[in-house]
Amino acid sequence: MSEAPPAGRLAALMAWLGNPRVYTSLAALSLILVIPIVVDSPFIVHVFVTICVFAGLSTAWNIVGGYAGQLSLGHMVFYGIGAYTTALLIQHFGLTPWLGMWVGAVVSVAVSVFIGYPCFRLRGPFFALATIAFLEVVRLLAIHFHGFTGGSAGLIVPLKLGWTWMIFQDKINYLYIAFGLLLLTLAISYAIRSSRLGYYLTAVREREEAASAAGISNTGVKLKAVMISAALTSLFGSFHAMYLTFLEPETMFSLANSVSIAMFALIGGLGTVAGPLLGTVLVVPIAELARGWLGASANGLHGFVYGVVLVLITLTLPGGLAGTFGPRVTALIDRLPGRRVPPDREAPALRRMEGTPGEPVLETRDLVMKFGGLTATDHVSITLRRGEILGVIGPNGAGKTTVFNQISGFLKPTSGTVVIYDAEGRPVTPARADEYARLGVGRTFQIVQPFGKLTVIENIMIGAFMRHTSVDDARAAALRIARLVGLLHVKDVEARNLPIGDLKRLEVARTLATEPSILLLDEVMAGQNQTDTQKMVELIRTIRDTGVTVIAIEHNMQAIMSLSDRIVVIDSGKVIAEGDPQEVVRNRRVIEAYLGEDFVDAQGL
Ligand SMILES: Nc1ncnc2c1ncn2[C@@H]1O[C@H](COP(=O)(O)OP(=O)(O)OP(=O)(O)O)[C@@H](O)[C@H]1O
Repeated sequence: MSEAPPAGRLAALMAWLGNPRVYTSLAALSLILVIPIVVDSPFIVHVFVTICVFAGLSTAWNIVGGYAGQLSLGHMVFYGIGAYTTALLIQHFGLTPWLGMWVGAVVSVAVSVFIGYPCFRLRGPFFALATIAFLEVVRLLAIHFHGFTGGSAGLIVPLKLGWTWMIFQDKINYLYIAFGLLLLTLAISYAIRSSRLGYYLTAVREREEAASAAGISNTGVKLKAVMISAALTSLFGSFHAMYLTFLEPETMFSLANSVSIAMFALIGGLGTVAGPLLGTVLVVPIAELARGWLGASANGLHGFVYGVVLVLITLTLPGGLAGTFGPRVTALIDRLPGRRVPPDREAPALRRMEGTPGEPVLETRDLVMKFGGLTATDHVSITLRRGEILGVIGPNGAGKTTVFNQISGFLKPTSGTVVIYDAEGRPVTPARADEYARLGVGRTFQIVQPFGKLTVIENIMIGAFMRHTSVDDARAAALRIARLVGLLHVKDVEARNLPIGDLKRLEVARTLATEPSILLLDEVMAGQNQTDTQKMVELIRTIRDTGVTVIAIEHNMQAIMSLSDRIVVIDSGKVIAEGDPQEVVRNRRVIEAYLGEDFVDAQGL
């Protein structure tokens, strides 16, 4: 890409600054700097430095706890690592903290991968407990290796004054640095929120299975989030060590502070950019002022203040401050002069799939799936050919969805193999569901799996991100698909508010947005009325006409018979018939499976 000329860049910057959301945010943020400068009291400067540090820590935590929905309660481990690394590098190597803090960040990132990789396989409270356990282990190590860390007695940062050593007599300098770090953290948090990674984190937080079907590696995106979060947390730890000039394991690896930063985000609005800052601004000054006025007699009072505010907010404003008031405030700000909404751009027609019609694109070889004593699929061997629509029918509980789960990587067969032929015709057996998706196997779920808090268009974008990294391109592709499936009129409605018919279409839309070469449809006509069923049949034909191969499970016999080129019938986990629709409906075993032996005998079939 060619670089924009300086005049062009200046114009773009001015346009950005002219956006009311940008200039009001910058004006509000600047108060954090302006108030203490105007008041000019060391105590007020201290309060604002504390606000910057905790707002930054909470914003960094929110990337993991809010965006990715992973309740880490041991996050101060990265703060402590940053603090100790920086202090020890000054003490032993005379390295300036400006460099030491980046070394600390690198160490924290490494530790975050070490902790995150095993912990992200745990769910809910187990994940939270594991993060606390890691925090405790590192705290005990810091106490144990006292020769190195100073142990419980603590470590004093060498007191060398000046910008090189980040130690000042005038406290206002600390505020400049803390404010700069806060701006950096907010900018990164905002960039993540409005990028592909942000959408992916939301998808993973809401529904891991649907995220995998959209080609997202759940562990991969969570690891990215924790690595960024750890680095930022560590930078604040390094800075705070220079500010406090004294480190001891109890405060550097503090569980109470880990809980506090999570609480600030919860109060301000979990998963929002401004929430952690708002939560901190609301709570920290009350606690700090009470401590300042009441002195030693108020020890522990801050915990009480945090608790009271948290209870009040969760009872009255479940979405936190930003979650509850954010949309209204944003609507007001948007009325200020300067806002320009970019026009919707729609991507051109669907991509045509290449390849020779009729060649195998997917094969299952003797698929067996056992659930305890139950054999759900019993030596199922199917070949799917390029460009066809293959219907899969069978009575309830026959094993159809289990076959789908195996050919999309959601279940590992007990025995047998699934082979996909890639773009070059090579046979491949991917290991995970997201790899199947990236190889071109797109699937819908029988029980719809929408990302409820995202709008229709954002749901489709989650699929589109697999082929488009930029938000604008993904949105254009999603708009094109929304029009194709008939969801354009509800594009800005949150998915949780859609009726079942639209949800079924959304399932197809999100999958279609991944541009699959093989499309697995699991009962997409269930719950649809006659007109919608007809529309779905036409849609599936249109999709096939772009070269996509379709395999569809369906109970609506009329629809699947008219749609399919070939039908496979499964009963009690076995393939009992295969052929063109007319042949299959006359098959004795098929009639027997659906209507029973007595019916077959009575009809003399
Ligand atoms: N994860 C699981 N654990 C245990 N049993 C399962 C699991 N998944 C499916 N089964 C069982 O395997 C059998 C086949 O189920 P499956 O959902 O594949 O049938 P189906 O043909 O898709 O049925 P339907 O048409 O009602 O959706 C059923 O008896 C079901 O209860």
